[in-house]
Amino acid sequence: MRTLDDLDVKGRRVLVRADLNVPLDGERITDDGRIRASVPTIKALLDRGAKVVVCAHLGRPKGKVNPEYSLAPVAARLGELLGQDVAFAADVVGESARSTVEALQDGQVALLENLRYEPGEESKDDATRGEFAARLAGLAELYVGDGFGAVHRKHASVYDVPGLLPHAAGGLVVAEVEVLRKLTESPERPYVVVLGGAKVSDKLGVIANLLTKVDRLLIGGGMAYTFLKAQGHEVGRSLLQEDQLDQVRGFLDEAARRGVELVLPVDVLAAVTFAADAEHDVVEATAIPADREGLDIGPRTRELFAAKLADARTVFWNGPMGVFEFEAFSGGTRAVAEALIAGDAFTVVGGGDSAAAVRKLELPEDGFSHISTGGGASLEYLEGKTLPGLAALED
Ligand SMILES: Nc1ncnc2c1ncn2[C@@H]1O[C@H](COP(=O)(O)OP(=O)(O)OP(=O)(O)O)[C@@H](O)[C@H]1O
Ligand SMILES: O=C(O)[C@H](O)COP(=O)(O)O
Repeated sequence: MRTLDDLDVKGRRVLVRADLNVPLDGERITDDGRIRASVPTIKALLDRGAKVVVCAHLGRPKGKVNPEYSLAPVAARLGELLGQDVAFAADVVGESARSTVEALQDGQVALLENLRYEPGEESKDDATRGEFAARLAGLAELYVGDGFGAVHRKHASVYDVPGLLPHAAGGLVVAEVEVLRKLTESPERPYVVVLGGAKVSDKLGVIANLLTKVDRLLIGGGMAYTFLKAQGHEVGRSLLQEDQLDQVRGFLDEAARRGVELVLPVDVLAAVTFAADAEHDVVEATAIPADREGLDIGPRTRELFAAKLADARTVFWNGPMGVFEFEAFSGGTRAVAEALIAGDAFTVVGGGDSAAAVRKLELPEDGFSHISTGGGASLEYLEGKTLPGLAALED
């Protein structure tokens, strides 16, 4: 992959695809980790006299304008971190984007509105995506791919635009790939992957492949309930991917056949409702009451997971063990993080919310070997897949 050093950016308009998908509480950014991680590349381009046009997505507005997902608060925070104004375009490729970009002087930066307001960004139809990509590419002369967290998406801004403009990988993408490559080459064993979080349907798919690579797979968070249900247990109103139960039964069989230890929760915190102050009890993972939802792993599971991490030499962790945003349901996530910090394995934590959890729980970031900005992206990289956003940056 070409890097920033291979591009002559002075006086030129450079489109930077960043991952600025940060957690928000209304308009308040609750963790700015991904914005901070994007700053060095943007700053390097500005210092070299480029006119920088940043584009990114926020959440999943599904091709429609929805003010809840506006990047405006992100523009303000990016400006604070850069120490200079960030011009914010009120649309993605419309009149506002064009005039904002045209007004840029060398060393100035603009942020476009949420890419996912445009149906072309995520379209499965190549022509529709290509048409939007051409409009986006028309705003700039060069392209820099730096949104590591989104490189697994075959989206216009990630996959198609680099085909239309001279391009390079940004420093964040280069650094992330370098660390993750270590995990794919010859990980020291035992190699343990811990999976949790809420993007269950997305991430169940990676398990088939991971079973061929790891020694142990610990499953917590919203991911666990589809496994418990597949084993025939009641999971009440917990997060569940009904349509993937057969696939999950296949994973359970495959793990047994391969001798991969697949470790599931033995107890959970079952709440009456999804709320910070929800009434809840510790229940057996095999007997969640029908009117309850599991919002965290229970105390025996915390101990079990810590024991299964104690002798690990390599660990990749994606996805919180519970709804860590609510104090009462953050214990499982804290326990896994503390077990990783206590051990001496090579530890990589990946994902927007997983990294945010480490910071929210005030755990030392240097307790981990690497904190990646990509969750789904890292997992798919570890599977050994060709990721669209990386393939597009190769020559
Ligand atoms: N039992 C659960 N029920 C519902 N939500 C859960 C549960 N456990 C964890 N979560 C939620 O999972 C979310 C994070 O999941 P997600 O899969 O997005 O992880 P991530 O680290 O952000 O990875 P990525 O970068 O791929 O998005 C958190 O907001 C957390 O509240
Ligand atoms: O949060 C992430 O993992 C990335 O920003 C990608 O978001 P997505 O899962 O909505 O494509």
